[in-house]
Amino acid sequence: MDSMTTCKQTRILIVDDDSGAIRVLTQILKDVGKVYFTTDSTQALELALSVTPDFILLDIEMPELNGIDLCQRIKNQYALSDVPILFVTCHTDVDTETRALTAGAIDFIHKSANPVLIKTRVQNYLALKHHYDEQRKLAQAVEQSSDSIIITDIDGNIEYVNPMSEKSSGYSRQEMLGQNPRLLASGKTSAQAYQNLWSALTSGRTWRGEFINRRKDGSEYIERANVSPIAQADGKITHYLAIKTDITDQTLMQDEISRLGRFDSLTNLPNRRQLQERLRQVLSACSRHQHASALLFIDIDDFRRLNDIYGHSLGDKVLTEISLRLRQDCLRTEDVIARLGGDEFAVIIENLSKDLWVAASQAEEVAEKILVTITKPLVFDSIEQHLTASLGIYLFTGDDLDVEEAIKRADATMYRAKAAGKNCFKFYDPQIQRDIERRITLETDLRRAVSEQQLTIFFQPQFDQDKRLTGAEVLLRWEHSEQGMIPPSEFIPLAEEKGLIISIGLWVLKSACLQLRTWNMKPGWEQFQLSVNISPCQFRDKDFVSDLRELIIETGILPHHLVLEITESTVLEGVSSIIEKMNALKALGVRFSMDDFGTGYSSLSQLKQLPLNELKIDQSFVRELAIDANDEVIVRTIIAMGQNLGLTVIAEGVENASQYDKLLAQGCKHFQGYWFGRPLPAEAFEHMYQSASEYIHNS
Ligand SMILES: Nc1nc2c(ncn2[C@@H]2O[C@@H]3COP(=O)(O)O[C@H]4[C@@H](O)[C@H](n5cnc6c(=O)[nH]c(N)nc65)O[C@@H]4COP(=O)(O)O[C@H]3[C@H]2O)c(=O)[nH]1
Repeated sequence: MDSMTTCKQTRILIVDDDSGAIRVLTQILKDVGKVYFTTDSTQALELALSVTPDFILLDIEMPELNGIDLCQRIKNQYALSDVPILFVTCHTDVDTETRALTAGAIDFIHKSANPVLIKTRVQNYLALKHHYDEQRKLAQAVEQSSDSIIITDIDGNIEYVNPMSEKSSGYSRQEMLGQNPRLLASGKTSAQAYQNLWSALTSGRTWRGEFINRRKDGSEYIERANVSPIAQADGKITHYLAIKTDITDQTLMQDEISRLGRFDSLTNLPNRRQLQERLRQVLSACSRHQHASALLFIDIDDFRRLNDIYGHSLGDKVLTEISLRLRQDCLRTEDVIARLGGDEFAVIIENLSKDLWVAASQAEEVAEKILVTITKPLVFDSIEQHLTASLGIYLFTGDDLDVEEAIKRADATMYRAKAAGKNCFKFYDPQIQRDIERRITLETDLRRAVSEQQLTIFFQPQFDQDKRLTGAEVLLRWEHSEQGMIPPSEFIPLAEEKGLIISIGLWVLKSACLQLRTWNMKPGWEQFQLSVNISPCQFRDKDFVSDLRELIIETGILPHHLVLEITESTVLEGVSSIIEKMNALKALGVRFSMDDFGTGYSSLSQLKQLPLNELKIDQSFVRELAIDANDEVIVRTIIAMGQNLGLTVIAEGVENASQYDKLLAQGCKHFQGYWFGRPLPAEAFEHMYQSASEYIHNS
């Protein structure tokens, strides 16, 4: 017998009206457990309830309450219903025995039975009860577990689910029994996880991992699971056991904690830590691709004063609104904006140009937008706020730079902007800063130059192969009051960038037309023509055709004496709409020249579609003509191509006789360049070529 049966806690109750019988039984069972007894069957139930015995021996024939009735009463008590009852009786008839068993007794034994037999039987029943108690405890633990427990057979059919499984999945026990656990699959648990699960189970090991499951109502939940094979004594696997804990809340909490660690709680923008992470990535991407990127530090001017006067809650509203405006009005979705704390924001602008000067003007554009956005009035609690900001811009290409250093530089630059009077931006690089400042001044000056008529046009003569003057190219000049002559290569890109080129270009056209009319009225100058440069954005302007039509009517020029010089970049985007526009202009009578030809990427097929009259060989090919054999081939090809297409070919930048001779030898018939004449103001031009009027081409 096992130790349990001899354990002191085992309590045995004997009920018999015969005290002699009690004595005998007590003697037999004293080693099995502590024996309690009574001869009064009417007291027995009460005694049993207080003792809660592990085993009861009952006599059948007793006065007042017989053993069978007592047995029923005991069985009716919840606390005693599992206690095994053995009848010890003199009865041997089947009827009494049947009634005894029906009343709930486990067995009966004759009073005269051998003591060893009685003792052994009691011990066996106690062992059985112990086993049953253990099983029940286990079953209760599984049923009441706060983990979901699922048992499947070897084919994966569910044989058991505990109440927690029903609760967390939303499926009832009936709905799950017989099903495969994939009933709960959401499709989001990785295939790798399932592979690992089955490889562990088939080799008899436990798998630990996570499932992303789907409840009956469709919602998803995450379970941390231990899935183990259940093996028989011989090692044969008969079942699988899954014990799972719902960790959805825990995961969400972890996500939230990690989100809080990376985002600013007020504005929901990335915080300093995330900015550092992103900056690290951007720096290494910059080193790889050699693109420039910019880090902008933005600090709201005098924000502390606003906080002190109106309180932090208004301050918070202002910061939230500013973060929204920056995101929506100033930045592309791929730009990173972070709040570093207080009134400090930072922006990373990626993938700027490889050319640092172009990158600087791209960053400048964003900085300007930011300044404008922040100065727009904010109204909170009926109070209108007018804010400004100071910006520090650090441009980088990723070479030899760490995150902290980049941050330090942008930060220090922002303080320079503050020191310079706030509401402005500064670049870290002093050379870029100087260039930007010059461009900013230049822009202001250019606007003034337009209104104060500081702009003027010069004319550079064009000749044919017989050195007869055929016309001139109109070239814009800006005589700055302090800086003297500013070259068009400097101010025309600025005018294009700032949208000033439309009005400037129109002014050039008008001045050119007026001059053309004057000259065409002079004897000998009737066929003289003027070429005017047209910027791509000027050409694309929706009013360009109508403006030119009005000019032609207003000035009364002969439109075929006006040549519009466009570049290959004008026709780069949307060829069909460009052709349409060129045809509309052609209908007015004007002619077209393709300027700087050979430097762009126009294909022959594209060229053939354009209603051109002239090709202008770029001066870079002419310059090297005597030195570079390649350029000679290019020039020859352009001339042949132009002639095949029925176009006039003019070479620009002819600086000496040898270039002229070579061009002439290759069939070029029109020329422009310093060797023939430099650009001159109208009066000087007229004076210079008055005497040469007989050379004016009259074809
Ligand atoms: N080295 C050398 N240079 C010569 C020679 N002959 C002429 N040039 C210069 O070459 C440029 C020719 O003009 P472009 O290619 O249309 O190039 C022009 C044109 O793209 C632009 N531009 C000038 N005026 C206007 C204008 O009214 N509107 C527009 N949109 N662009 C203009 O500015 C560019 C530069 O103009 P400029 O400085 O006047 O420079 C002019 C002219 O002075 C030569 O023999 N040697």
